[in-house]
Amino acid sequence: MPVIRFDQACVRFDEFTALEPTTLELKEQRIAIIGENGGGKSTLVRLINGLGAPSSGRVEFDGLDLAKQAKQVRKQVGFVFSDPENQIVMPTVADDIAFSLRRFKLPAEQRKQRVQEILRRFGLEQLQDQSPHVLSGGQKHLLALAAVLVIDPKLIVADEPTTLLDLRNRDRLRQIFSTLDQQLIVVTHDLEFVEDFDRAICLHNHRVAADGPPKDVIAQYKEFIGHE
Ligand SMILES: Nc1ncnc2c1ncn2[C@@H]1O[C@H](COP(=O)(O)OP(=O)(O)OP(=O)(O)O)[C@@H](O)[C@H]1O
Repeated sequence: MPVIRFDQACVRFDEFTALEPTTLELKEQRIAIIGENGGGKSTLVRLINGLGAPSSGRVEFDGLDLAKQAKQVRKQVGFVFSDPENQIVMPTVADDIAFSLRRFKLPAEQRKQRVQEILRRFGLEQLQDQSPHVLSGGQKHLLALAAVLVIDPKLIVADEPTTLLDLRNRDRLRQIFSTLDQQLIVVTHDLEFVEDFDRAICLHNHRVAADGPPKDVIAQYKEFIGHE
């Protein structure tokens, strides 16, 4: 698994601190980031592929310093945003997935095969010639994930991937995630979804307030917010 290191990484917007100085080493396969709204979860994960920069401190992905080598890191890290609309770039579902492969000089036949394989895995074959913009919110989310997975990244970061999914697609996603060989970091409020992950980190008041096995961290999170 890749190793992600945060060394006193801190994010400030003027006087406001979105993430207090944070030191972490992430090397487990499946890691959940949970916690209150506005606690700093998205801010933290955006540092991993250089979408955000620390105001002070450092972040490294597998020995690569994000401040200097973000481009190299982005080739290895797939990021799925909470609003999948941001990721749609092509006129059809199949083309949108194929677009992710543009940097990999694959023969056309092989590219087509990879796209078909991933369409099948995500149950999107029937929709492949549709415009992505007519898909439902949940289907768009699956498409965004498919477009990330098709490049076979070393790490997948997903920011609230289950928010728009119905039960069937949530189960499908759970199943897909459980069969992935890659490292996975998921920001979520869906606590049940990450119960069996290898590690959970709870951000509270813009700092890591709990870190460990998901069951323990979820229990601590509930205590922080006074949830019965
Ligand atoms: N570009 C920005 N400028 C100013 N403040 C920002 C910016 N980005 C984030 N923030 C603030 O930083 C804080 C942390 O935001 P973040 O999106 O990381 O929270 P979160 O834990 O992901 O929340 P949620 O569960 O609601 O998605 C919030 O108060 C947010 O308003």
